[in-house]
Amino acid sequence: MSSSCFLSPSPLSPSTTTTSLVRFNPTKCKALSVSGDYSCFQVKGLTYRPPGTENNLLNDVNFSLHEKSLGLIFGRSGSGKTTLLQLLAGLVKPTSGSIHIQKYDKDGIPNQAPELLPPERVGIVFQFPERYFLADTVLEEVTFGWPRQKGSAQVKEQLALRLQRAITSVGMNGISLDEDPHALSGGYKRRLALAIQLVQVPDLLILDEPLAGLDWKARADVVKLLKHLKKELTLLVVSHDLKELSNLVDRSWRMEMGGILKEEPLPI
Ligand SMILES: Nc1ncnc2c1ncn2[C@@H]1O[C@H](COP(=O)(O)OP(=O)(O)OP(=O)(O)O)[C@@H](O)[C@H]1O
Repeated sequence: MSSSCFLSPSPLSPSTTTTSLVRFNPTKCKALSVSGDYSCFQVKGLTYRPPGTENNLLNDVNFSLHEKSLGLIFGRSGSGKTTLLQLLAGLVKPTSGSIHIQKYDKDGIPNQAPELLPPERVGIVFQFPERYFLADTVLEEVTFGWPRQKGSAQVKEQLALRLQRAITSVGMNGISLDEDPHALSGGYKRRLALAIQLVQVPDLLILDEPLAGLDWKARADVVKLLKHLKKELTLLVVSHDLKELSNLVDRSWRMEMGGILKEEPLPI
């Protein structure tokens, strides 16, 4: 991947010069290594004002995130972090702005027009995801919403394969699929919540406070798991646990009160 990612001309403003992009393009996509084509998630001009209200909760949010990297958003309570995640996951419609995937060649030049990121390509694990577990078994929890009677054998086979992969990638092979999800340890409940999202094979996985409410061992387990998942997936995390996640973080942003996002090193 190219280190000149942020030097590439913006697909939205082809006449802009390279130099001005380096200075002014807030969605510049920093390359991570040098091995070939790559893609970046690009958030441009995202603003959100809840219908019937006077104030924006998010104000012109711009950032980009390289595939297979981890971005971390931190900031004070009530600044708008969760609201941003909800917009990125397609749960709330932005007042303005867009979320695209931009592909680049190895020299950091966009090699096709940016594509809108469909919400179904985004997975989201909410804060305390175990509170939303409904099923009596791990299998039912992971396969909730899958086609039952309908669907070809081929579709079912594909889903089974994805289930197997998801369970393996979160290190749950040792747990019976008949286990009651509510009886799992705190760390395994978080693994299950991740597996539920991974079955959908998202391009972008969003995590809201993934370490909240866990004991030290489970926290260390989840950090290790995120390190492993980063090899396959792009992760965007909101967290107050900056020290524990710092070794995984490729880019970080502070959300300021009023929904203003600024790139900033972790204050640790
Ligand atoms: N639909 C809504 N209408 C009006 N205000 C809202 C709405 N949703 C959220 N808010 C307000 O927007 C602000 C940002 O909330 P948000 O949950 O995004 O903050 P946060 O940074 O994630 O906080 P925390 O760290 O406590 O989770 C809060 O003041 C919240 O009360």
